[in-house]
Amino acid sequence: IRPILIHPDPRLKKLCDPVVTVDDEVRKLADDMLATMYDAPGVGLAAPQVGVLKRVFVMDCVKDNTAAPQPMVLINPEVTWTSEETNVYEEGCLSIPEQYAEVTRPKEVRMRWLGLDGQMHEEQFDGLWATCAQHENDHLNGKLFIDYLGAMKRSMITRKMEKLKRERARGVKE
Ligand SMILES: O=C(O)C[C@@H](Cc1ccccc1)[C@H](O)SCc1ccccc1
Ligand SMILES: [Zn+2]
Repeated sequence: IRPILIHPDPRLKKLCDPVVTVDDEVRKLADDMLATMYDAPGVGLAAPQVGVLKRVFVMDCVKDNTAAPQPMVLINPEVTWTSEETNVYEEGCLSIPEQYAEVTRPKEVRMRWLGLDGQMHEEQFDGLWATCAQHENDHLNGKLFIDYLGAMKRSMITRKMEKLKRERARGVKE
């Protein structure tokens, strides 16, 4: 489990670098990211959220934990198609704790990525998987869900996070 960076943090705004080879370090990163995601808990997590500016994200959007978990590791992911139809989802972010806002995104998305097995994969996502995949892919481009909000709401959320970080630094209980 690795610490999750909290907004505002310059590393969350960076364009992440592609992975060149799927080596043991990348495999270890993916394991750590999945452990961190499940512990949070969350349904997705991107490498920059744990301070690694690489194009890797993990997700497991299986709704209820009665169904078998479906961990996915996407390396150098690309969006190859998005539906015209959109839907609205009240999003959150593990790097922006306790803040939620409605974000409109394409309802379905098709992505292509390099898997831990070194093979290329391509899949179409809908539902929460589609929302999550787009949310995570944005992280790899330094984009946060609050960037889709108006300036007023975004600055209010940023100020709340700055306060939270001051309190955490002083060890004040939240
Ligand atoms: O911060 C992250 O990237 C992880 C988010 C991913 C996410 C955000 C909005 C919509 C879908 C996925 C965390 O999973 S937020 C926690 C969460 C848990 C269950 C359902 C939705 C969000
Ligand atoms: Zn996020």
